[in-house]
Amino acid sequence: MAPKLTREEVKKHTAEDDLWFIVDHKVYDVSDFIDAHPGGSVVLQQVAGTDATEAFYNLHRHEVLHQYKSLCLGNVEGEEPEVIEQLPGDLSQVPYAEPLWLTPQFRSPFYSEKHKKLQKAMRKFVDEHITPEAREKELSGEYISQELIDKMAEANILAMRAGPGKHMHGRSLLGGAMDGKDYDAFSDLIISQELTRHTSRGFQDGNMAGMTISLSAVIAWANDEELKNRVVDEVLSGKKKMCLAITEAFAGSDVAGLRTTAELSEDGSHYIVNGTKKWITNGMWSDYFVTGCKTKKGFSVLLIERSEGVETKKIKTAYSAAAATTFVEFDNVKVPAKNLLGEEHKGFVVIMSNFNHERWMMAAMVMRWSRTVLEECLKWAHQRLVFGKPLIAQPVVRQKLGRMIALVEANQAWIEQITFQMNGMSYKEQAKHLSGPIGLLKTFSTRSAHEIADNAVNIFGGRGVTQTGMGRVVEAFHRTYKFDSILGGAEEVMADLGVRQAMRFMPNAKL
Ligand code: HEM
Repeated sequence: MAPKLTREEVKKHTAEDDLWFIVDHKVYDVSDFIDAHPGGSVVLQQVAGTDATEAFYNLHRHEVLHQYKSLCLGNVEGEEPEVIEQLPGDLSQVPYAEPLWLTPQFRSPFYSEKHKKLQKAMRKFVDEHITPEAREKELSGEYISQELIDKMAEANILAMRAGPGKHMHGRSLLGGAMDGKDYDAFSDLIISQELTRHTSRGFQDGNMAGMTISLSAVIAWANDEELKNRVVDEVLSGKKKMCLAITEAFAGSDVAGLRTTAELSEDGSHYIVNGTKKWITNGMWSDYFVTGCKTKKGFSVLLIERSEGVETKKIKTAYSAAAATTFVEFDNVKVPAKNLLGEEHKGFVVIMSNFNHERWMMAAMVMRWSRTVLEECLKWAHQRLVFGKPLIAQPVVRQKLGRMIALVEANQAWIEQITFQMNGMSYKEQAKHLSGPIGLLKTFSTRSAHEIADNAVNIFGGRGVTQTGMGRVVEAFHRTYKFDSILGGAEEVMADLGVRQAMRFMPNAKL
């Protein structure tokens, strides 16, 4: 008969080949594990027969116990575990780990019950389907699977990522969590923020980010209805993929300096495109490229289908290859004239208005990831013991946490204000009134991320620069937050845009 799992019984199992200890009121038999334990066998022998809870949480994430749950014999008799089990879809109970509107004791004027339902369904989907693949692909550098794309298409997540609009009508979202016609800017904010919670930044871009920032231009600016409907259908059903191809080795934020050319044929039936594009997210697997080109009298945007003369090569960056950052070459590529988006030579407005949603989304995502990093820091400061007390007992650590909380909350409050304006404005009005505030918000969110990453690494110490174990999230954030401060427009350019936009509305006021 198996012995009863009492604390007295645990004390008897201290031999190398018969080694038990307790973690969070559960008994673990690690006799067959000590040689495989990544932290070595000696440390386990040191805690044999004891309650090793404090030592365990000083060094491991709770998830480790899930990975090795086969070592668990059961609860200590008459005792119940105290550490909270986070199930797929659950909200975090850590203070400030969720935006205020998801914190039970607070209220918000911006979100309805429909939004809450959408958030819950999306979190569950991310926890169950996206996070496991994101973690795996972030490490291997492989691209997103067609299986996951198909699941997201079926749940209409691909459609939601293109933002609110007519393409959402008639769709049932996440198995009935929301009707597509109710999908508004706040729903978009929810989806964008929930999507970052797997914290794998390379995979985050690999997860159809190219589509998110390019399909919107087709929806808003395609001149040919048949072409538009076909591309929207193919892309939102996950059958075809697309990306935005603007930046070049010659010019990044300086869109006017681009050198890719598009020459209209004499009969006006097609363009011939020549040039290169650099840092194109998802380019490796894209079937369509929304491409910025120089035309005779200005700048134009073309929807280019992968065809003869289009070549793609992978670029190595600081985050994982799962993002498929690409160098694209167009060598005499023939593009039908009907693939022009917006007006010829007036592509600037196409790109600039499209940037709004991209930049707003990037800000939404980086501030949500910053919040997750804050949660990691709060948990770590609470459980890590130094100089005989928890890290949180040090005033200097509380100062850092206080600053991080202020930054995260300020960002969220600002984006909610802007999102509220988006809900009531046409695409054109948004371009006029919101590109400045969105540019400033993006700069603020990435400057905040800079400070948060810096503080988080100091709080985590060596683990903050270690890719596995406790510091995993903080290390990844510190290595990759910079992407957001550059992609979609560099911080300085964004700040400049914000001020220049404001000056357009400046009255002749004097001191
Ligand atoms: C069932 C119980 C345990 C399991 C399944 C386990 C598993 C692991 C794993 C997977 C790691 C790799 C790092 C990570 O991913 O977090 C690790 C590291 C480590 N473990 Fe354990 N462990 C257990 C209990 C313990 C206990 C009780 C101690 C100490 C008293 C301990 C000491 C260590 C140390 C010192 C490291 C290295 C930590 C580092 O590099 O920061 N482990 N353990």
